[in-house]
Amino acid sequence: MVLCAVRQHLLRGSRGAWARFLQRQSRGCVYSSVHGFQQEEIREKLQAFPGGSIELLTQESGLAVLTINYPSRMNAFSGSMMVDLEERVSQLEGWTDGKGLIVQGASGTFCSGSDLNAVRALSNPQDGMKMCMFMQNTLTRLLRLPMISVALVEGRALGGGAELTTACDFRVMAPGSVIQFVHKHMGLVPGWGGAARLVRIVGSQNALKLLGGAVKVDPELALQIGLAEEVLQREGAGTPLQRAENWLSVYTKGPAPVIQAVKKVVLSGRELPLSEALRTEKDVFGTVWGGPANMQALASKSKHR
Ligand SMILES: CCCC(=O)SCCNC(=O)CCNC(=O)[C@H](O)C(C)(C)COP(=O)(O)OP(=O)(O)OC[C@H]1O[C@@H](n2cnc3c(N)ncnc32)[C@H](O)[C@@H]1OP(=O)(O)O
Repeated sequence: MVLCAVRQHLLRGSRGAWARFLQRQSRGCVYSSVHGFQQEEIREKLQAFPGGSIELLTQESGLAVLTINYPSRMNAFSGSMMVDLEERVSQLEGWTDGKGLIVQGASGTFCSGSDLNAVRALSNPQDGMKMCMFMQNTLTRLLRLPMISVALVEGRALGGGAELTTACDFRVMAPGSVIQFVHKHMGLVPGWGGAARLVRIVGSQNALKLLGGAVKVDPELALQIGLAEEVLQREGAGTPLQRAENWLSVYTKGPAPVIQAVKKVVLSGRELPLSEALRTEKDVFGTVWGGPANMQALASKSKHR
């Protein structure tokens, strides 16, 4: 809550339209102390389950790569990795040059969900709720970053790993990869916001099938239902990461303020009632109208043939 309040204060001062949008959206967080959520308390609890890491690499090009890194457990999320992820998202929120983000798993597989050892230790209802609220806040902030994000799915994205893919704007899949909401087999439903986001991506009928059947979604099915945007070719130049970067670069080419504005207007359209989305669009428009990129384009009398 304290962190959210600080973020709200900073945003209010520095980034007009975006700050107002996030304020309307509960400062980017879904839960605060009003909901009985005490961020510091759950952070401490999660830190008691260490292992693995979340690595963030930012490049001068405006592209960042976030890597889920715990190969010995198929990149499952330990407690400390949940805390790490929250910290990396905070870093990205403060990255003014950011345009694109790729979320990937280390060593050729995406993420096998939450670390079952931590899950067993946190299996009482109170701790489960706190972990759920913590991850929902973090993944909501990840999706709301003012940059275009893509999950690069290699190997398996299971349970919470499947949920993580839905916290990106797009998903691109490597041949042979699988996204599977295995929650039903675990006697669960998604709790990191994955169900709500999945419905918005593939519609309620498809979401019901994927969750109710714990369906193994291969690249072909993912393309068909709109869960994935692209399947990387089996043979092609470069690593899967380089190919995902190439795919993303089509959408992130251009000055950072313009790309960030594109994401902001789409996000407000996706999340807000129409009148509010229109007002936010007007505010964001005001940040690029007459700006350097706009003036340069006008001066060059560009044609769009
Ligand atoms: C709200 C969140 C809900 C959730 O995310 S619940 C968690 C859902 N995820 C799961 O249930 C995944 C369980 N794991 C599996 O099904 C399989 O391990 C998996 C990922 C298909 C890989 O199978 P294999 O290729 O045969 O490899 P393997 O089973 O020998 O695994 C290698 C090592 O990784 C470990 N591992 C995999 N997923 C894990 C997890 N989620 N938590 C903790 N440890 C996990 C696995 O125990 C094994 O470790 P070890 O070598 O036996 O020490």
